[in-house]
Amino acid sequence: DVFLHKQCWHEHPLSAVNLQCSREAEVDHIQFPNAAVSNDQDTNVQISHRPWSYPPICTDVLPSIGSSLCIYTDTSFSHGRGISIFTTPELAERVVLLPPFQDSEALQGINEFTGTWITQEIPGKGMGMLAKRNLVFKDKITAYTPALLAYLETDLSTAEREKFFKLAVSQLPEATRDMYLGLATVYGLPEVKYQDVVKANTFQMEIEGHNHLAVFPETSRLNHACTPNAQYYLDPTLLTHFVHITRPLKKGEEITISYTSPLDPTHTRQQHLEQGFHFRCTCTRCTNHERTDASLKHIQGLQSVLNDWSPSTVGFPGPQLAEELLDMYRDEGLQGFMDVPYGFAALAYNAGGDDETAVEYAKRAEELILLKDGKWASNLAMMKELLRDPRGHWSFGRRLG
Ligand SMILES: C[S@@+](CC[C@H](N)C(=O)[O-])C[C@H]1O[C@@H](n2cnc3c(N)ncnc32)[C@H](O)[C@@H]1O
Repeated sequence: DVFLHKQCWHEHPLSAVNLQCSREAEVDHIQFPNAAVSNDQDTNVQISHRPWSYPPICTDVLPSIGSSLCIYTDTSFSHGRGISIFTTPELAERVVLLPPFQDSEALQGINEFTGTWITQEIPGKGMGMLAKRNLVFKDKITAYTPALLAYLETDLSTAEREKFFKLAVSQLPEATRDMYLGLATVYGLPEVKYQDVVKANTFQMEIEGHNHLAVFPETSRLNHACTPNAQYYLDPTLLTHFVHITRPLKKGEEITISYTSPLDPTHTRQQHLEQGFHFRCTCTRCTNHERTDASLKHIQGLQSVLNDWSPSTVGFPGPQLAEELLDMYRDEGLQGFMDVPYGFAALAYNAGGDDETAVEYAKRAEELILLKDGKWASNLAMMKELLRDPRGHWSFGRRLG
């Protein structure tokens, strides 16, 4: 079932921190370059350099991790933007080997204003991000590194975690610290302010298989829509969160992402938004929930039919059903998730022996996967395989009688 949307939501069991997470495809692919390293005699670990501006302050050893967590702040990171990382000493040594710490060119075009957006108060939503000019498919909106990156643990008490988050943020350069402190909160309780900002604004970034919470201050102004016009992915090697446009929009229109899977039934979407972010979504998809949920059921039905490759589907009108699926995604305002129906269309056309149309759809699927899941996505490898040799692909002519 390779094309079906991946669940992208986790809940933090203890501190009521909800994660607007990266998708499976974006994580567990972190790769560390083979940087030249020297042996540090004192700690007996491999260290290339220590960029940390402050001596790390650490917790006790946390039982579930088997390590302490320490605050590593680099105030000169990315031309003085700074970054604070609350993680294990072992992971900190690995993070330092990543390109943003090693190569002055690695963050070119990142942490720079793209000129595509402005922020403004939006009635009923707090601040939001609006298009500064007309925008089209693939326009880059934001590309930023986090101000705070914190290991996702459940050992610390809320009060202890707050102390460490506060210290991590207070060590950042003033401009970055002020941006963090100006972000939206969910509870509005001063005693848990630093975690409250995390709750309202976090994404999940995986570092060597370990989940970390990441707060990207500029990107945080993007509000939610169940018909989003932008998509995001995280690049763990660049420690960067990217947002691109997936549907054209006019100057002044609000740029939105989805905080929850827009392919989930309305009740599930609303539950996530209410529990995670304490707001009730009043978009037309949520308001017309009966129509929306019927469409979603129909989408699921079409997808499972198209995903049936048993011999009984020979002679089956795959392309026609794939076109119907594409129309349904468009009607639902889910252009940013159309890599799925494009992928089905590519396979359906190829199965009917029309490799030219199959290639067209595979290219569109590929473009969207890159905006939505990044270059690590397994669906991308599948589309590339089809594009390399459509006629040699397993799907070619598969449903011809
Ligand atoms: C990541 S922040 C988005 C930016 C935020 N509006 C601000 O003022 O900084 C998430 C918070 O924005 C608000 N929000 C986001 N999308 C919304 C929507 N569609 N309707 C109402 N409030 C929304 C909620 O309060 C949510 O907890």
